[in-house]
Amino acid sequence: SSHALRLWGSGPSVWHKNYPVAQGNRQSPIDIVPHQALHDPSLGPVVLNYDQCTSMNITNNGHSVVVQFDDSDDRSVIQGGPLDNPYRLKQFHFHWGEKGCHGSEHTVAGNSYASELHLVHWNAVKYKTFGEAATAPDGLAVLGIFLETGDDHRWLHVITDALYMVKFKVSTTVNCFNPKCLLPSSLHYWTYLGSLTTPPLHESVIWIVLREPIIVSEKQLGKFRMLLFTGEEEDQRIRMENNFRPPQPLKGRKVRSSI
Ligand SMILES: NS(=O)(=O)c1cc(F)ccc1F
Ligand SMILES: [Zn+2]
Repeated sequence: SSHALRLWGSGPSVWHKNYPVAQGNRQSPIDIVPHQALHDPSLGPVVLNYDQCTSMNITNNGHSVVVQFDDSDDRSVIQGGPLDNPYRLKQFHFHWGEKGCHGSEHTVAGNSYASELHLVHWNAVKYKTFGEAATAPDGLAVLGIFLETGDDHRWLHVITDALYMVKFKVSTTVNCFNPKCLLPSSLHYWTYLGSLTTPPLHESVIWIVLREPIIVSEKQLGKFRMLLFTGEEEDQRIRMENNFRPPQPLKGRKVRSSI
């Protein structure tokens, strides 16, 4: 929408003009340096209890493709790890580049992955709505999963085969998609306090980034790149790619590892 484009301007380097928190002390993403992460033995495993049928629709919202969930109860939650409460699954979405060598938001020792999946959850124990949680320091928990190119991912097809239906900024139904099928085999993670990576950049996210990437094919990734930022009615056809924010200053934060 032109409103968002005006506020978001020409990208991350100008966001601070409309969103001064962009230069805050807990901004995301960051570069994760494994050897500098603190192994914290008190960090338990992350537990994902996702119900089979809470997915609702897939939407091209003009800056990513988002699968929304019914978050009216605690059927699909993440808990454990660094979290004091269960956090309700609200949506998941992706960030990607125009080529395989860039696209993830977090980097690991300076290395980018081709894409990054974000599973967004909110603290429905302490806050009444997602909107309220999104402005609270412990309001959101986002599980980040890196995507690396290689063989076909058999379950990601459910999403990538639906993308042609949301080429423009529209929405279509997706029923009974359980994102548990998008997890890697190991749930070892890094965790730190950060923010949303797109405006309004609220500093409300407990980040849990999995160390092990999932493998998807170049063909599957290519289907993300044919999405458009623009709507069908607009004459320009701007391909949706490079929708990732670069790493932000750590500002003294500690990254802990479960590993
Ligand atoms: N990329 S993100 O997971 O930090 C994110 C999640 C939201 F729900 C809204 C905005 C965001 F930027
Ligand atoms: Zn994201």
